[in-house]
Amino acid sequence: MESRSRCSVIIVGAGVSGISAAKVLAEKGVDDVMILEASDRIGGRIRKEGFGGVSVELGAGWIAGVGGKESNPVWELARQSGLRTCFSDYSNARYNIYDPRFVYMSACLWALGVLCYLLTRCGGIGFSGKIFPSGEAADSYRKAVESAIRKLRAEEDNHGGDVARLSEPLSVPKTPIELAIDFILHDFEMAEVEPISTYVDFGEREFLVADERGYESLLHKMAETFLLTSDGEILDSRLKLNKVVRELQQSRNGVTVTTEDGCIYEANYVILSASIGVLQSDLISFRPPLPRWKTEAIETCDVMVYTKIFLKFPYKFWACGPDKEFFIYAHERRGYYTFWQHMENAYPGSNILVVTLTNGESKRVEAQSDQETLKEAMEVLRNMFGPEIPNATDILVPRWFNNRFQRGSYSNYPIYANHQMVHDIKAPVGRIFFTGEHTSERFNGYVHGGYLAGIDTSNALLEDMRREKERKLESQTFLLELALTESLTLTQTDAVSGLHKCDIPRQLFLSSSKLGLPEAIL
Ligand SMILES: Cc1cc2nc3c(=O)[nH]c(=O)nc-3n(C[C@H](O)[C@H](O)[C@H](O)COP(=O)(O)OP(=O)(O)OC[C@H]3O[C@@H](n4cnc5c(N)ncnc54)[C@H](O)[C@@H]3O)c2cc1C
Repeated sequence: MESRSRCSVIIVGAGVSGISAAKVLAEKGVDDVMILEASDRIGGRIRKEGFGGVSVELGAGWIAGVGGKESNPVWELARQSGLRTCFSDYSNARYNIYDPRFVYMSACLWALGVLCYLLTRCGGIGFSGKIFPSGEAADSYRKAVESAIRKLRAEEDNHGGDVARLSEPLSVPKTPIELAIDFILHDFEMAEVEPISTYVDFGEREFLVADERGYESLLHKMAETFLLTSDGEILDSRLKLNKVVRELQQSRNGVTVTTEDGCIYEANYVILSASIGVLQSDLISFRPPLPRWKTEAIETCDVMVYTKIFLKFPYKFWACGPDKEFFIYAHERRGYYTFWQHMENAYPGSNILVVTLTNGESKRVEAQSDQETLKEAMEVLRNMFGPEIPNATDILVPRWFNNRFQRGSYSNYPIYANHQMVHDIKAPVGRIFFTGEHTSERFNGYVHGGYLAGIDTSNALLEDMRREKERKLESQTFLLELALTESLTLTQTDAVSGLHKCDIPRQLFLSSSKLGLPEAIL
């Protein structure tokens, strides 16, 4: 067990917001900072893993918001690091919608012989299943967008209340293609309230990180500027991994932090960067408890679960043209293995497919074995591409919802969220400052949101520290002046003999502490 030591600031969490917050403090000369991270690595929801011979991103994968009038700060970091990225063009996804009815046709093909199978196997010729005609897809898409816009407006007007009481009822998606488009619109394209600040400020382009060093290398690069490293490894004792913070107890003068392994740390301030999902859970307790305005704001924020499942194949059986990176499976169950991506643009020859699930489907899949998930995914792929496609040789299923240090993928403010709600989520409580992507009013949910939030929170804390210092100086000056006046009076009246001038401020302090003046003035 470590003995208690006091530092200026403890940062809880070493994701992008925690690291950017620490960097700002170090740049401003506050370097007696300690970072306590629950897991065994830095990065948080930015995390790469070796899979199928390449590096895949289990968490954030894209730098979203590029090409606009202002430059996205994360794009700038990526450029400085020479991070390899490739442009993602989602615009064609809606025209690559696979018809599930194709399964019957495939079965016939299968029965017809092995020719198709051999062609596919030998050359990866790009045998593909039946895609809905673009007219039909475009029509369904237009209808879905109109309906979505009406729904959003209605929700906004009703503050998230009952939209069922509208004069004109909203059309409910029924057919597989309508369900697929509804899913893409609501869980991807229109998951945020328009206008989306990221696109307005930084541009509408998105770049997929395709670098063996991983997205997380940007964080390592940042950490290297203020932490001791050797051969790219962080060796600085100010970063403590595997330290799960369980309690934050604050007094007027500081915060005591207790970790799961029984260690106790003390600091003047804490910056807490744990996700909104963690704040909604009971992982960290607060003494005294957080005020009601704070807990209510935290509870109001939704948590989105977003799961990218990676599948490795012995060879390609999907189409690989520039407009085919994303494709959609239309199933009668909404969100059921709907959104697919091949990784040939990022890593040519990797033979990897990614399918993205969200919310309910993510939670369902997280709760089952990877083998069951593999079986389901293969069935869907066979519905799209025919029964002859090979089995995946490997599968990777991240579990962001069941990870007690995340409890979801990112924050999603309800449509009726107002400035006050975000303000309350972000506002400090005493000596505990809050940061993380969920505290970013304009860019919540994104890496750049976390990065900018860390900078914002540290600047707010530095301002608080400056004010506290000023207050102390003022009260010291006040006490000194008081002491001098009293000393003058005492000398004049000769009331006390043998009392040195330099004793007076200390004596005054001893009695003043009872009056509630800060102890630290000594
Ligand atoms: C699957 C997925 C896909 C995404 N895709 C994108 C994308 O393409 N583009 C994009 O811009 N963004 C994306 N995001 C969002 C982006 O990853 C996050 O917004 C960002 O990384 C959040 O950073 P953060 O510092 O706020 O939080 P985190 O990264 O969660 O950092 C918080 C840290 O606190 C630690 N912690 C938690 N509890 C404790 C505790 N009790 N004690 C100590 N430490 C604790 C955690 O382990 C973690 O390391 C995605 C996220 C996910 C999960």
